[in-house]
Amino acid sequence: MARNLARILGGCGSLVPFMKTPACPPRNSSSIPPARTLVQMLFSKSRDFSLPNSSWGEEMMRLYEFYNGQSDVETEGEENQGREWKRLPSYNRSLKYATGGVYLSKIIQSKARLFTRNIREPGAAFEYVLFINKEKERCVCVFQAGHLLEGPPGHVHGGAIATMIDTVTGTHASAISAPVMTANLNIDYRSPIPLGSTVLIESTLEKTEGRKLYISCKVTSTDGSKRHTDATALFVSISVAHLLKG
Ligand SMILES: CCCCCCCCCCCCCC(=O)SCCNC(=O)CCNC(=O)[C@H](O)C(C)(C)COP(=O)(O)OP(=O)(O)OC[C@H]1O[C@@H](n2cnc3c(N)ncnc32)[C@H](O)[C@@H]1OP(=O)(O)O
Repeated sequence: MARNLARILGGCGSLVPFMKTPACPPRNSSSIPPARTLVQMLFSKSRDFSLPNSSWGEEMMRLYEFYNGQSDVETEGEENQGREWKRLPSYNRSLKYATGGVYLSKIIQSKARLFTRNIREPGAAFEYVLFINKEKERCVCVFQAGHLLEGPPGHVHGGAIATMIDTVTGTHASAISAPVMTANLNIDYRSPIPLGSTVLIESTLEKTEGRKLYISCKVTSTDGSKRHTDATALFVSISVAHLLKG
């Protein structure tokens, strides 16, 4: 059975989730993953990192429950409940299914992990969950910054903040028009974020112009009283071929 699956799937390029399917790559045996890998791909259940874990503090849980309570829960065969928000699941691999990559080595392909989801210890780095407004004009992220993200003593590294802003605005842009790439990111750091704290990252679609999506973003304390960071980002909608050409 595994050999049959390999034959069927090996014949048809990339299965990258959320991307438009590219043209089938030329058929050659080296592009067909071993049968065992295919079986693992099909039957292993991926962990959804946006669900609560034991490291989530009180504030992280409170806000998760607040937005989750206003979100549609996707259940097979059931209609949407018409709520305003939707929680976006988050996995640590997108290359898992990318059998069509022309420049990716097998090692890179099997070991690649999403930057923000690659630290095993719960709570050590990026703990976050994103909710998108159904009309897609807004995204909100509840982010708890772990101890490995230190920059200035006791506070979050600016690069980690930039990473989260890119992730939130990038996920927002992808939900509107996948796949996209960040073309420009401008950040004003206004007040430091204490390590271990939970903050809100809000992303708003300002306008679209052809392939370009202009998004603004702010990072605030959870009660909104403190502005930590402001940003603007430009995303450009691309073809899958753009990613594959390297
Ligand atoms: C639900 C979804 C789940 C998703 C989960 C995801 C989770 C993770 C999310 C994490 C997310 C992480 C995301 C990441 O980390 S993405 C990684 C970081 N970004 C990159 O590496 C991008 C590198 N750059 C490029 O590949 C190309 O330059 C791109 C693709 C951007 C455009 O090259 P392309 O050949 O395609 O297009 P074009 O050159 O004809 O330009 C097109 C238009 O854009 C305008 N333009 C271009 N650049 C700029 C600029 N700098 N400022 C102002 N404007 C700019 C340009 O003038 C033109 O305008 P117009 O003449 O048409 O008016």
